[in-house]
Amino acid sequence: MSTVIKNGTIVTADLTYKADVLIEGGQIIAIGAGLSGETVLDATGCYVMPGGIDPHTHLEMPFMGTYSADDFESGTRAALAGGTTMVIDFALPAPGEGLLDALKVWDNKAARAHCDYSFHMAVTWWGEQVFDEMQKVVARGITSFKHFMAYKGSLMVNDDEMFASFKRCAELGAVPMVHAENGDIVAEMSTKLLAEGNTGPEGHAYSRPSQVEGEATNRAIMIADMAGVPLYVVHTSCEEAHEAIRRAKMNGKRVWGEPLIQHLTLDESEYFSEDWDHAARRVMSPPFRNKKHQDSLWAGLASGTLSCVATDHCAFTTEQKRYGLGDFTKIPNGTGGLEDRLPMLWSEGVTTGRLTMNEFVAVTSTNIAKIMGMYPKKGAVLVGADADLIIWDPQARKTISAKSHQSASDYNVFEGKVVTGLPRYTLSRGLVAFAEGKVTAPEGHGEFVARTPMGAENRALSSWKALTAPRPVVRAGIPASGV
Ligand SMILES: NC(=O)NCCC(=O)O
Ligand SMILES: [Zn+2]
Ligand SMILES: [Zn+2]
Repeated sequence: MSTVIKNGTIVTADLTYKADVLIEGGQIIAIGAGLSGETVLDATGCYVMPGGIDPHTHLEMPFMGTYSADDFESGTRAALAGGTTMVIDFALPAPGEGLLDALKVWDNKAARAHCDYSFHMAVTWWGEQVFDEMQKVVARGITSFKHFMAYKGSLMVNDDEMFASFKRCAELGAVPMVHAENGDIVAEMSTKLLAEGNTGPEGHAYSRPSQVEGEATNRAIMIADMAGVPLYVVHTSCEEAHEAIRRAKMNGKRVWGEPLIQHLTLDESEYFSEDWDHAARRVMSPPFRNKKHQDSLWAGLASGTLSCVATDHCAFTTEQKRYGLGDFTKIPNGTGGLEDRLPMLWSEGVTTGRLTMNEFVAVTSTNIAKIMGMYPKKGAVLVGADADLIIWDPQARKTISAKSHQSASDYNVFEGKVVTGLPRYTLSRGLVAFAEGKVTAPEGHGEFVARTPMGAENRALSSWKALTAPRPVVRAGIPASGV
């Protein structure tokens, strides 16, 4: 059964051109003029782009005494409705739990996915078992390991643990990732703020100033450099963190920064709302920032010093957020965005001229597929690539609302935003997965995507490390052993 997309303009990370796309067996089999197939999808007036890849989601995540409200069913349904055809979720072992045991739990959860998925593995503690199992995790095609530098007392790892894990990543060709906030300082500031009567959601923002993120980002970059491994920094939200990434890149380090659509488009004023629910619903880490930081993130995307746009989709209901009434440290951290990432980025990025269409594709799909070891299977419009595609109508408009969204959450942090640019069709491995406002891919359609370990970047770094490794100076008449 073949499908042809006709009359559209293909937009990739580097090219824009008119051509038809022919799909069979879930893959693109031809690109060119005058193609025909059994099913015809009309893309008149539309752009044909690689489906979005969200590299950062937390679906059905156990966190802060509860579970995030969207599971793989509702979360991936939301993804497809917004033009995202793949998510990478975080498998999260409880401290002391084995990585492979955690993976079994995530395999079960993900069986309900409507779209393709992969996992990152979180390193929440350190020991021989973790060291050994990291290899088995990589052999399963999970080639990235996340480290929380915050959430002291639960998920946080210390520098020595991070250094050990980064070195292991270097050996395995895996990408270490960090949630970069100084967890010790956040904990101390939170205690002080609570003692001074700052108990509301705004206390969350006060407890996590941009300095805690800038410091941790720089520390993680230096630790990665000493371990001889690239680094992926999740939810980069501020100029200080961006500056550290920029500087590292200018010094030849391979570091990637990932702003979230929330940080790009929503600001800290949300926390000062007199409506407690409104403010608490927006509590996430790092918190929303001011315009100076937002401008820095946009500039980073345009200039290439920041590489990917994600959501960190970790939705909670209002009822869950109310666990933190009277104590902001108990408000579950996280916001949603899976359905809204692409329309919001298009509206506030492409239609405003901050990003080109090609940059849009790069930061929502292609760069992510490359960094995460699955290009060109994903993130490409090329013969042989999976037909994960969006037929994007740049004129289509809607007002974002919790009344019509797919998420299980009872609110939407983008409520009331008018977006221009929406998918007319979303295709997942050739299947029409979203059309005419409805998700049509069945539950369980999603498949696990095994990823390959880092090739070029890790090899380049290890060659450079070997070349510049400490070695004794050979001196005539002085034995190397010192005897
Ligand atoms: N970001 C956030 O507040 N919640 C999800 C967990 C994390 O990524 O830190
Ligand atoms: Zn995080
Ligand atoms: Zn996260």
